[in-house]
Amino acid sequence: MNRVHQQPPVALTIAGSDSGGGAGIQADLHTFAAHGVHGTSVLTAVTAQNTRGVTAAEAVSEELVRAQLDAVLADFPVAAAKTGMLGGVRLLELVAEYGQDDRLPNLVVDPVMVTTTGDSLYAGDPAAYLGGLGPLSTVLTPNLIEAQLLLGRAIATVEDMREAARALATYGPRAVLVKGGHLERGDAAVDVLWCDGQMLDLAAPRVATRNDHGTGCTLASAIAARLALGHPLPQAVAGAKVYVTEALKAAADWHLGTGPGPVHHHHGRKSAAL
Ligand SMILES: Nc1ncnc2c1ncn2[C@@H]1O[C@H](COP(=O)(O)OP(=O)(O)OP(=O)(O)O)[C@@H](O)[C@H]1O
Ligand SMILES: Cc1ncc(COP(=O)(O)O)c(N)n1
Repeated sequence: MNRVHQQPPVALTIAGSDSGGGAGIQADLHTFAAHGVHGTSVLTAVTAQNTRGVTAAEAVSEELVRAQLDAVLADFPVAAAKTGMLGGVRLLELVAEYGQDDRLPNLVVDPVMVTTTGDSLYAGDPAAYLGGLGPLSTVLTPNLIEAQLLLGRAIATVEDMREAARALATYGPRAVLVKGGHLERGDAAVDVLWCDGQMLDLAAPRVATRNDHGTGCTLASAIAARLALGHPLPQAVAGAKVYVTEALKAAADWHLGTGPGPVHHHHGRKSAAL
């Protein structure tokens, strides 16, 4: 047996738990593992959730979030980090405190506010995201609804998405990816990336599936994993989009739960049980 394995880079997810395993910290750790990246995690909230929705949620205390961050950052060479559900302004500000002085390098900020099933995962002023984490973000990844909440204006077309990305970039992130998964139009799933002063449209074939739970978490984690692996930012985002499209395709026929189910994070790999 070949016992020589290269040491993996380390990524960190700061997110909530999804008991259904399709989104949140579970999706993030799957995605890191699928990329050959060692995943560390800081749990911000526990949700009781399945493919039909969220039935309960409780925030982890600030003290415990702080202790998790201290434990991970004191001992692991974190090469990239990702935030998901932060629940409210207090944890957002706490994470921003740790983001100072480049302690959370290559920071991907997914401003999780509402789930696909319509449940709210953020209580607070959306603008706090831009003030608190905007300038610390390597890339900010709002979906259509989140971009609308952040900017307080309607976004209905790809051109609106481009304008939104430009407007969000004025708050300080190096790049903004406005995701168009919820723009139910045409055969393509189009996201727009504003990065280093350039606009890029990232289009993928729209997969005919109801299993799209956790695609936003998966995309943001795949970007963080690729940044940890040393990919340049635009390539990390474009590669992550291809990974999500393949994960959607591979799970299109799954029936895990009666609502929108998870995607296949390990589509590229054989089972370890083989
Ligand atoms: N049916 C689909 N086919 C192909 N790509 C898709 C599909 N649905 C979503 N995507 C892609 O998945 C990624 C996540 O997009 P989306 O806009 O759904 O984010 P999100 O709302 O944060 O995700 P989530 O559903 O986890 O909340 C984007 O790259 C988007 O284009
Ligand atoms: C803990 C947690 N974090 C994030 C999401 C967003 O994912 P989705 O919108 O696909 O439900 C979620 N449902 N649960």
